[in-house]
This record gives sequence, structure tokens and C-alpha cells, in this order.
Amino acid sequence: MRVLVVTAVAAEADSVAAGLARYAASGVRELTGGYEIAGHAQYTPRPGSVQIPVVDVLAGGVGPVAAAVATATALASSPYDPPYHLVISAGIGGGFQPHAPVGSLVVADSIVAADLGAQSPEGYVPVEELGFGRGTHQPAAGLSARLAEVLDADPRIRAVLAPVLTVSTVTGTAARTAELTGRHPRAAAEAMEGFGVAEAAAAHSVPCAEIRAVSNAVGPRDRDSWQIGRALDALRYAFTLLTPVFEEPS
Ligand SMILES: O=C(O)c1cccc(C(=O)CC[C@H]2O[C@@H](n3cnc4c(=O)[nH]cnc43)[C@H](O)[C@@H]2O)c1
Repeated sequence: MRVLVVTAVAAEADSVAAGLARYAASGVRELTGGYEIAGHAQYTPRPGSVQIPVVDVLAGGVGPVAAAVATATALASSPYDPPYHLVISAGIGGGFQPHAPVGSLVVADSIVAADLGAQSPEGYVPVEELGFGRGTHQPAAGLSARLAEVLDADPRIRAVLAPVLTVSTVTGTAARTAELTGRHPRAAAEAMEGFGVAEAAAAHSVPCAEIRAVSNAVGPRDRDSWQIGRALDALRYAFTLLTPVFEEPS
């Protein structure tokens, strides 16, 4: 299976690549389309496995637009058909409490563009109701459930399968938190790239997933409380666990 992992920043890509490196048999790939390929691993298959999975890790920038452009560029420049078998949006994120405490992981069972719509005196109108396309992507259900299952089975981490919101502005007030949880009561995390990655993947007919390691609680802004190191470590550890899934028949 060929997998493309898209993060926002290099620190996240480094964590993913470090998690993968435990299994890596060969080095780092060259830049693609001006975007940073942080790591590339070609794995030694487990005994009995017939596929050699390849995972590329791409730091595509912050926000849904940068993420979509980077992902689409990577997919369009792949020499393979299909370009990849799976695209994963991965990185740190804010966790909605009590669903996703700091240090836990969230695997998306839906990827929701939470601010793609219109305000009105009666409240928020999602993009579907405006008649302009979609605001939600459903990741491959079996695959996302499997990723969450593998993560949650490990006693060192906690993982949930739940909606992940994509926002262009990090939530920073109690009022905005209440608005989002009112509209998306099951949401466990928010981040800024998932929907962009999912749009690009869908344009290339490639399945998509999203995995977030929680660095902070969604709520009134308190940047000093963000535990980025802890989340990056959880992200790295998650990818040490996920590689066997990439070797399973798709
Ligand atoms: O300062 C650092 O060392 C550092 C290391 C890694 C990542 C960062 C970022 O700031 C990444 C921005 C990235 O984080 C996501 N994120 C994290 N928490 C939230 C949130 O509460 N709401 C929305 N997004 C969040 C987001 O995907 C950004 O792209 C810094």
C-alpha cells in the first residue's frame, strides 16, 4: 500500500517520520512540487506479506487551502496509478472535552468543514444548505475504525473514533466552543487541515483518513497551556503502531 501522510508543519512531519522510521529500510525522498517531503520509508514486509508499503510524509502548510494545494500537488505528481492507496491528514489538534483529553488521539469518522457556510440572524447555514457542494467527507469507514481499534488497543494511549472539525480560525472563546459543540455534539477534535486534504484526495478518488494527537483543550485561548511536545510524542507513537495496518490487504 502506498500512503501519503500530510501534516501542517515540519515538527509534525518529523514525529510521523520518526514513528515510521522504526520499520524503515530506506531513506528520504526528494522534494515534490516545491513542497517538503519530510520523510519516506520503504518497509520490509512482515513474513507472509506480499505488499511493500511505502509511506511519504509531507509538511503541506497550515490551514485547509495550503493542505489541499500540497495534497493535490503530491497526488498529481505521483508516477503511480492510483497515486496513493490512502491519504492521511495527521498532526496535533484541539480536543473537545471530555471526549479527547490532552495526549489522546482522535481518528476521524467524519471530516467536517465547520466554518464553510454562512452566518445568518437565525444561525449558521452549512454549505450544503446554501447549495454549494459539501462540507463533510466520510473517511473509509472500515479503515478508520481499524486505525482507531489498533491505537486504542495499546495500553499506553487512548484513542477515540469521532468527527474531527476543520476550522480556519482556532477556537478561542467559550461562546465559539459552545456553538461548535452545539452543532457537532460528537466532535472530539478540531484542527485546520483535514477537510482540505480530504477534498484533494476525493478529487483523485483516493480514500482519506484523519488522525489528530490532542495538544490542547478547545476553549478560551490559553496558548501557554498547549502541550505540543506531548502531542507530538503521541503522534510519533501512534505511527509506530499503525504500520501493520498499511500492510493489510486494502
Ligand atoms: O510551536 C511549535 O513547536 C509547534 C509544533 C508543532 C505544531 C505547531 C502548530 O501550531 C501547528 C498548527 C496546527 O495545529 C493544529 N491545531 C492544534 N490545536 C488546534 C486547535 O485547538 N484548533 C485548531 N487547530 C489546532 C492545526 O491543525 C494547525 O495547523 C506548533
